[in-house]
Amino acid sequence: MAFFTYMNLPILLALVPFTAFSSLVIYRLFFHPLSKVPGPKLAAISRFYDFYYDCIQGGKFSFKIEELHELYGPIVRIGPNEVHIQDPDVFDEFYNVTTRLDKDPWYYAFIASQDAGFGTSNVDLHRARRKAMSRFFASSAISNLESSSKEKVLKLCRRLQQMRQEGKPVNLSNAYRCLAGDSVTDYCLPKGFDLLDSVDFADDYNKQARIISQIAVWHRHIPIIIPIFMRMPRWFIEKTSTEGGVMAFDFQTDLARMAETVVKTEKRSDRSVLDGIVNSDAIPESDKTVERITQEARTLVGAGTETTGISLETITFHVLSHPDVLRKLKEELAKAAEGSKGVKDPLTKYSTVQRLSYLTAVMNEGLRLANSVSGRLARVNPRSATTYKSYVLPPGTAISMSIRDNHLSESVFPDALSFKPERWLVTGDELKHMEKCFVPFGRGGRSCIGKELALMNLYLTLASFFHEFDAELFETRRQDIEIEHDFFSPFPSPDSKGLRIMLR
Ligand code: HEM
Repeated sequence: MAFFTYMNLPILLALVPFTAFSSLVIYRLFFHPLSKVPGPKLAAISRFYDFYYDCIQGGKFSFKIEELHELYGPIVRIGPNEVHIQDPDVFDEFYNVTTRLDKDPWYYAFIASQDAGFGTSNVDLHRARRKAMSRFFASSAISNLESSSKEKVLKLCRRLQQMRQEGKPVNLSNAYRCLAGDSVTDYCLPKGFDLLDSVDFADDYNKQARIISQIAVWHRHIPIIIPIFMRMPRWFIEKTSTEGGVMAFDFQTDLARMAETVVKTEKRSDRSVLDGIVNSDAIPESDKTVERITQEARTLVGAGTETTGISLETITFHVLSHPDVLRKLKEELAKAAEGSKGVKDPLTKYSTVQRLSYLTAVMNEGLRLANSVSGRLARVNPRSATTYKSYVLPPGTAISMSIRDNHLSESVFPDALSFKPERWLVTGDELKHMEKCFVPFGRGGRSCIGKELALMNLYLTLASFFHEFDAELFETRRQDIEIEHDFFSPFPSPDSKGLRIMLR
């Protein structure tokens, strides 16, 4: 008998993981509290479903989720412990200041900055970390930044005027990212990047955003990728990686160096957001380490650059593709400039351009289509159960919604894929319903802290650009600026050369 058992030991040992795995599969499919939520069985069993679409296919899970909603309805189980809801009317129920949801730590691990304000999961810890920098992003602080924004917009215009004389096409995607990058780095870091000064509008630098974002999606599933990448010697990266990979590495190293300077400086100023965070009483000393401040730097620069760049490029593309819209916008801008006769650069005055109703409609419509945050906003309520329709989602369930779903909803925005600024020129309930579902900056306690800065940059840049220049698209199609891959930020096909224009 003992001999029989001994001979079968390897088989028995092999059976242990098999039995454990089968039990887990059976549990997740039939006994898990989410087992009644519709969705594909493979997604209910394992995160590999998500991994396949996001890593192997390259940022395609968001589109798969959209397909699943068409098949299963407004709520779908997209992971063993995660549901996705597509229902613009309930967005506010999940994303507000009172429900106190945490960010799902598994999902947000992609930024490798779970101690930055952006990446902090716990709602209370996040509140303190956000408070440490919120005074820098309040409306009053942003109005003090107006002259600095104006200076950057004028610098962009000067560069564009030179290029107009040369008669060469301009890569406006890069130019806009330089403007956005300079605005964020100048304000948040001890020293700005001065990207607008670079000869080719920092073409290589801008490419690294895509590489970092793609690596980040892998990091979510295999959370050692970014630390390994950052611990490698530079020569090794140079030998094994693309130019963009080396730039991504250098960029992260620079941010860490700046954070170290801020933390270790004895007589610190209060000029930059990073300095302000370290000076703040809202957080304990343990939150003022070089590592955590590096994470704040990384997320602030990451969150503020691509988003603003994508929004500017989307709005400009659509305006240039719609001659009627272009004409009306130019008329409104010319009238505003005429009305401020005697004022130098009148369209760089925020209070003037902010009031322009057609420009505002154009911006809303562009932000609706840009969906600069394309990833799902995954939240968890660890404290209590959540109800959606007839489903009770137990505490700890990851619940996510996507801004894209709100903005492309046909019931809220008929003919949703078309660019129609006029849809915003209505009043009453129709406008109220659109505004309720229009969430480019998210909503609630985790909404965009940089919203006011972003809006000021959008208004000033678009007003100056469209007033000053006559431009036409150069070899740019809609797919060159539109999402094909979701790496939390939207990216077009890798072949895209971005938004290119000829200036007249
Ligand atoms: C048009 C431009 C922008 C758009 C559309 C945008 C959109 C968003 C959205 C949707 C979120 C919520 C993300 C989530 O729930 O995971 C967010 C968060 C955030 N954004 Fe922005 N953003 C823009 C510009 C900026 C700028 C200029 C900054 C400034 C540095 C910034 C800094 C942040 C930060 C730090 C967070 C995290 C806030 C927190 O969790 O407390 N963003 N943004």
